[in-house]
Amino acid sequence: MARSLHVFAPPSPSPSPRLLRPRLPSLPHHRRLLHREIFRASTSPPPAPDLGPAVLASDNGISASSLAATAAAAIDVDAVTEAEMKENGFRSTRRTKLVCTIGPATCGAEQLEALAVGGMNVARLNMCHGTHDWHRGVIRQVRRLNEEKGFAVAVMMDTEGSEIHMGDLGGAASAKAEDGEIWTFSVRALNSPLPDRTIHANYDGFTEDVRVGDELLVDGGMVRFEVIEKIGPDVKCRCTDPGLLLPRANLTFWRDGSLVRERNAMLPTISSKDWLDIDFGIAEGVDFIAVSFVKSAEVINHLKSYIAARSRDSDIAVIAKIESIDSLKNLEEIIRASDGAMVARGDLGAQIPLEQVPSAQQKIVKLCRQLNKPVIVASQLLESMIEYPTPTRAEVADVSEAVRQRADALMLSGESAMGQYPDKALTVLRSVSLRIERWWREEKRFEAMELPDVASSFSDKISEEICNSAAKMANNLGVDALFVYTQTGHMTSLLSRCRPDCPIFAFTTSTSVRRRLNLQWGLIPFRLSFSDDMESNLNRTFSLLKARGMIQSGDLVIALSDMLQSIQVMNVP
Ligand SMILES: Nc1ncnc2c1ncn2[C@@H]1O[C@H](COP(=O)(O)OP(=O)(O)OP(=O)(O)O)[C@@H](O)[C@H]1O
Ligand SMILES: CC(=O)C(=O)O
Ligand SMILES: [K+]
Ligand SMILES: [Mg+2]
Repeated sequence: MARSLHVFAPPSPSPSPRLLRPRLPSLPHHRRLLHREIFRASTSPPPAPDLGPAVLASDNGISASSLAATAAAAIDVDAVTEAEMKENGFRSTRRTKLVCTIGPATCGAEQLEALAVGGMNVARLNMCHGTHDWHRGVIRQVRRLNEEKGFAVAVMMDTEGSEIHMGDLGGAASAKAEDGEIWTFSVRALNSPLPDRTIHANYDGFTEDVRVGDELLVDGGMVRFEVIEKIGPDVKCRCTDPGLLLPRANLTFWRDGSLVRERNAMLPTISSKDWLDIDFGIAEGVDFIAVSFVKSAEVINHLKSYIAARSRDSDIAVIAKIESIDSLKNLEEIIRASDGAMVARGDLGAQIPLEQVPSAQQKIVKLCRQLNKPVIVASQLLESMIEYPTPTRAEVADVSEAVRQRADALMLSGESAMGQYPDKALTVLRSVSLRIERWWREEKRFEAMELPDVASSFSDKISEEICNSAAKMANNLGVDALFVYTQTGHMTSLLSRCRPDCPIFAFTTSTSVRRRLNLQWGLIPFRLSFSDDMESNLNRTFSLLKARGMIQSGDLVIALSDMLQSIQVMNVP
């Protein structure tokens, strides 16, 4: 069937039979513009506003170090966001944030840069794959691009967890299992090359846990086997649903229509290998650690105190991945304990019936927002784009639904890690987000969700009331932007939680807080040094932003401050 979708970037030439589909127009103009703007933003200093002692240098004869000092003393904003703001006006900046899993298709400097230019806010590294050297290379490359090109891409490490999975197929990229074939799943340490039709299972208790007659699902059902015989460390299985086996694919087994949770349910959430990975992540200064297969709040609390002890002033945020039956059971306490959550639909769909995944997603997204935690919707958003340059209608509808639910972020998995069209997949997420968000503005569809109190102190309660009121005022008055000055980022997330109808300019003194705010809905994070004199902060910010063409005289702004717990409504002078 021919597929086409006109809003997206064009497919690259390919000999596939799908070429019957109509050709799309060439590279959209805005994409080229974006490149040019970024080039400018990253290679020349911003026009110097007539403000502050460090911005007096003239255009000629400035040394690189004084330029850097100028930028540091002035204001830092992600070069991509700045370019988007200049191009489309800041009112239509994208509210939904984008996470890309980095893998062999995207680990090079050029590919990472292309993703950053395409709107990647967070780069995710899955510790199920790759060596520490490989991950270190990617993290450092991302940091280098941030410094050299003015991006603000944050890094998320995702733990392997104690899931049961297959080995790496002895180096083969994949293996085909045909209907009726007999395969052996073994807990033996196998040497490569592996014997024919033999797969290693990483969990020692595997052979004891499974029973003859059980159904074995690879990757939640991409391939199915029936257990026919157990012989010592080997389990013989007959393939009942043929398909492609991929290295380290996830394994679950089912009995009488439900997931079997024997001793594998007792496996630790954070394995000894995960602790080594976490030490590595702390040492490399990742911004987020996403914990796979969380079962209870306890493990989140444990990890958070470990991080606090290991790195005193660390800003590493802990994200709970909701992908198991236990995590659904203990959902509220897990989310309360975490700094955010991920709806990890891949494994979730292997643990609960598929038709329950959408309602679970909706419930998790809503609860996270109520509890003031950012939430990522992940897995198979654009699965077909691993192979094809355009998405299916169903995928576009799924992405739209996640945006419509006002999730903080959308994530690419295999599409960006090992797919053929990582940039195009990212473009689809970006275009669909922008389209739905524009539709809200056109239709004046404000979100008035009942938001429960989350404050734990009277001071927090004041901040919360200020944010709720400010968001409501912003919608009712039709203001152009909310400005929030924050040390910790707390008040910015309270504001983001209200999902107001205008962008939120978040000013923070800390580079790491700025990167972390990248995951939250509607926030445009800036790094800026400021004092507790709001009058002077505002004047300074207005001049800096005006000089860079990001706001104009007359724009209506509501300004909030964390430190002063203040709220002001004013026109940009
Ligand atoms: N660092 C990497 N090296 C090689 N391949 C990778 C890497 N990261 C991801 N991939 C490939 O991309 C696919 C999808 O990646 P992703 O990390 O989203 O897997 P997942 O199975 O959805 O996540 P999880 O393992 O956390 O459940 C993987 O199955 C793997 O083939
Ligand atoms: C992202 C992930 O871990 C999952 O979907 O299973
Ligand atoms: K993982
Ligand atoms: Mg998973």
